[in-house]
Amino acid sequence: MASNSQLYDNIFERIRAPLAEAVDDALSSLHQSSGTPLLRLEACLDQDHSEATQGAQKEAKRTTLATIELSSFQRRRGTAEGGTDVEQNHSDQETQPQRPLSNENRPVLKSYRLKRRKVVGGLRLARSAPPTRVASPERETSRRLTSNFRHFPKRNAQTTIYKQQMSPFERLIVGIWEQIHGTPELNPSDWCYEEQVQKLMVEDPDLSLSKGRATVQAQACKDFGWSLKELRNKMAIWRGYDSIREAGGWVPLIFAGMGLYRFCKYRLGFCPQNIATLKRLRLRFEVAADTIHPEWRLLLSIIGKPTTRVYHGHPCDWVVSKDSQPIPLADTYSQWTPAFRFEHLEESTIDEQAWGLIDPRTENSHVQWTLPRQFSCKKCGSTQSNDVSTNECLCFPALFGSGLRKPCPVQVFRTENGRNNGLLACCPFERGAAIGEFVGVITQGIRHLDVMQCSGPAVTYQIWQGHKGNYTRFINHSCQPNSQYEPFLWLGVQRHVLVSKGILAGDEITVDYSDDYWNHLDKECLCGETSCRFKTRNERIPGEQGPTR
Ligand SMILES: C[S@@+](CC[C@H](N)C(=O)[O-])C[C@H]1O[C@@H](n2cnc3c(N)ncnc32)[C@H](O)[C@@H]1O
Repeated sequence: MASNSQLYDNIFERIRAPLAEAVDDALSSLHQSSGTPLLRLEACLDQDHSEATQGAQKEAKRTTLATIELSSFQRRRGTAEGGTDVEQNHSDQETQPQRPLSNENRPVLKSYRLKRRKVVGGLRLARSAPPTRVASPERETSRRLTSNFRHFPKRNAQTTIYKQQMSPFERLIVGIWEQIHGTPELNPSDWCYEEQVQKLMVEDPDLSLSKGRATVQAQACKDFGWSLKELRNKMAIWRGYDSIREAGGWVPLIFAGMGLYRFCKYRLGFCPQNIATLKRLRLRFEVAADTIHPEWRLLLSIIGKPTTRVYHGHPCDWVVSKDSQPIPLADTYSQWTPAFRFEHLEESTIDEQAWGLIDPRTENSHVQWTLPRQFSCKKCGSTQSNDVSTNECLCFPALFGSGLRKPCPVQVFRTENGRNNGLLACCPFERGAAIGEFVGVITQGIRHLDVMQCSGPAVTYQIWQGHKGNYTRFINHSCQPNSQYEPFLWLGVQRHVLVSKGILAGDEITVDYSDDYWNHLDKECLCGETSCRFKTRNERIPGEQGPTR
């Protein structure tokens, strides 16, 4: 029913203007005293366009739709412009005497032509007059049934707006319904693509596989009522989604950005190498999704898939690797520390045994400030504040002054050359971007353990990450590092910010631990750089300082 009324609305819309013009012109050429002008609307359904049969078809299908007295139309138009619904005055038509259309009436029709969009309702077909009043010879003799033209739902001038008001999801659903009702029957059970191709190739052994496929695709388009482009787009999207899920699991489909549809539709980068990369990333995606968005798997219940979370805890509680399953962080230290535990910190904590209530990172750590203080950045000179609305310092917006901090896109991974764990970049970090802050326990007096030695604004102190800290704890040394630590004062407190020198997604994040670090260590550097400064440790003369930069 809905599609019929749409069809009628469309037909009505298309004939409105030409009809108005034709009537207008005809009335202009009519003599004043020619009596009551009647407008008879006829239509014919032409099933066959061939010239030979056209005349006959028209005769056979001709239908009288309505007969309209134009004098009554003129009378009702006046009312409509006065603001009353035209249809409400329909009863007048039968009681009032019919008047010939005078010249003074005609400009109203002209004005319709010029301003037809403004006139409410425009030229409407009047409810057809009772057959006794305006006799149609054909109707009397032929007794043909006609469709109930009078009871069309009125055309809604807002049809297009209604469409625009639909949400994308509503449009998707309506589109699906339209397709279901609009396309010819799909019977894939009788239609097996590869079978059809094989059949064709058996019939014609000279036919190449690609030609066979093209022929079957063309046939499919005909059967299913799609254009070749439509079919190819659909095939690409189906195949694309399927390949991504098969290689990368559900996470890429659920967390994919807007590019997924385009990626599948245009088959951007669907090569075996990329599919292999997706396969390798599968479990890494799951670790991140499970630990950052613990509820994500519940979405899978919609499609009846298991929803049990696999990876619990903090994102850095799991060590990922290229070819094997993620392993719990603690297991990767058990050979040195059997009950290894690592506490993940957002902010450094002060070791009170070492510093009491003093924060050695501040300028005047022993001064008790009672009044609120204003801080300006030593790098850019702008006002610093934790309040987003008043902060002006944008030196490291991902870490300071921007309000909400997002989880850093990094993962702890298992190195393959004996350095135990390392830190991987999941996304690129452009040169100058902050990766994170070196967070740990603010202490002093640590010896023989990996520790950051800091020169604060007033005193020296140490930051130790052995059992407490953040992801920077897992960053290895390289003699050609792709990041470096920079001291930065935020609200008068010294921080050590890890700044990228330009890092690609998938790169290991490295820093230079400094010559001082290596010179006090009897260890070989395994950074693997050709310019490595500390790889031949045992050839060095005892007491000699390592090469300096
Ligand atoms: C701050 S931790 C870095 C994370 C460490 N790989 C882990 O698994 O915990 C520093 C330790 O990593 C190892 N390391 C880091 N960089 C190295 C390198 N270039 N060569 C050899 N060992 C390295 C050393 O054992 C060093 O004591």
